[in-house]
Amino acid sequence: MTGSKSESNRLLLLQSIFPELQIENLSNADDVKVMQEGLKARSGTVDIHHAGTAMRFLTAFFATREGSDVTLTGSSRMQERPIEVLVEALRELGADITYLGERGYPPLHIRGKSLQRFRVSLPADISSQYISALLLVAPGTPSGIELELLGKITSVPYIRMTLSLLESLGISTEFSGNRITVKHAQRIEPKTLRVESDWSSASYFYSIVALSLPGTRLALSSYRPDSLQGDSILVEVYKQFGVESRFEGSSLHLEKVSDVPNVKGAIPPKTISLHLADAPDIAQTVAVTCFGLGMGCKLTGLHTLKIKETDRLEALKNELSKMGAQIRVSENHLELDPGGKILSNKSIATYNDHRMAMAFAPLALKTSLFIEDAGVVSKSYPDFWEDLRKLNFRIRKEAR
Ligand SMILES: O=C(O)C1=C[C@@H](OP(=O)(O)O)[C@@H](O)[C@H](O)C1
Ligand SMILES: C=C(OP(=O)(O)O)C(=O)O
Repeated sequence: MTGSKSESNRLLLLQSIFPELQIENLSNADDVKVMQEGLKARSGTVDIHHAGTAMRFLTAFFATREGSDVTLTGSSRMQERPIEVLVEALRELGADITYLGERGYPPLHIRGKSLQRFRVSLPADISSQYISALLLVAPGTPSGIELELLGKITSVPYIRMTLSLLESLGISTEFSGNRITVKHAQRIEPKTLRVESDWSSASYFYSIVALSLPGTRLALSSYRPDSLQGDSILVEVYKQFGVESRFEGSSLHLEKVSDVPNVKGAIPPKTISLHLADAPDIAQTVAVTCFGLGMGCKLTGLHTLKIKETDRLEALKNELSKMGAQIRVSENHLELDPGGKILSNKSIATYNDHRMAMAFAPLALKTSLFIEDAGVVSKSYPDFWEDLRKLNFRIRKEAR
């Protein structure tokens, strides 16, 4: 499995500030490649395509790098993904950033400066990436950064991951209540950090095992029980679908140990409820697993899904309905009725969203389906289809 894109993009930025850092098992995702390229630029236009973390992290990076003069842009979808909270916070700290298009959205023109202020308040309920971006550049600023987070903090494990990585480089941080402080650091001790494999990518294999017969087993490489990634909550979530997880060395073993209530069985299909504000990237996987098992679900805490690669709530509603599901969505939640019949030979649109393609793929265990624009997976997991072939999925390329 490829390395975590979240850990990779954080460590790449930190390596640009502290060249003493060495990184192992970097992800081969497109989002990580654009980050690597972006970090080399000091002038001209940097295009980060669909990569949200690269957009947010590089905004803070260029803003704090004296001498850089960069236009930072992305795909047309990226130009619809809000960035005002981060830009405003950086401006308050003294940064020079202007909008080249619509206010609050990329593209941005950034002139790097040494930030003279160190304390700022910002809303924390839209995207944690704004917060991580500020925390990552903080050790390289003259006085560090102190944040006051306003509102309900979303995607918290991603903030904790950022702080843990800073701490593991010996940088002093504190997160207490709604305040986070990261101290300035002149240099770090030479250090090699190994990126754990990506847990969001593991979710598709959890789904495959959940949709398979009892006794089905699968092993995934380079995972650890003490993960920094919030999506490792999969271990608990998939117990409800009869999947047991076991760590052996650095391998993660998944096994389908029991069958869950099934539409054909005597037990009525059940509905599960989950709050996913801390693990938004597994919402699509979980919804599709439930549908494949004939289970219902009520997923809450999904307010960030509307501003990701696509409006994921609408995308899920459209494509699961196409497959036969009864599903309703609001601004922040999704409700799938149990017992939906799974229709065959449907063509699933993926909306430039890697997770739409990967979340629907496991349904091939239940029916045949066509996935449009299958190459989208490269955003986070370029080898996805190859890895499914290794599991004996029959995958055919078709021109339509
Ligand atoms: O910091 C990160 O690496 C990420 C944070 C999350 O975004 P939000 O904080 O916008 O929910 C997540 O969805 C994204 O895939 C990666
Ligand atoms: C939301 C995602 O990515 P980003 O925000 O970094 O584009 C994702 O990978 O699911």
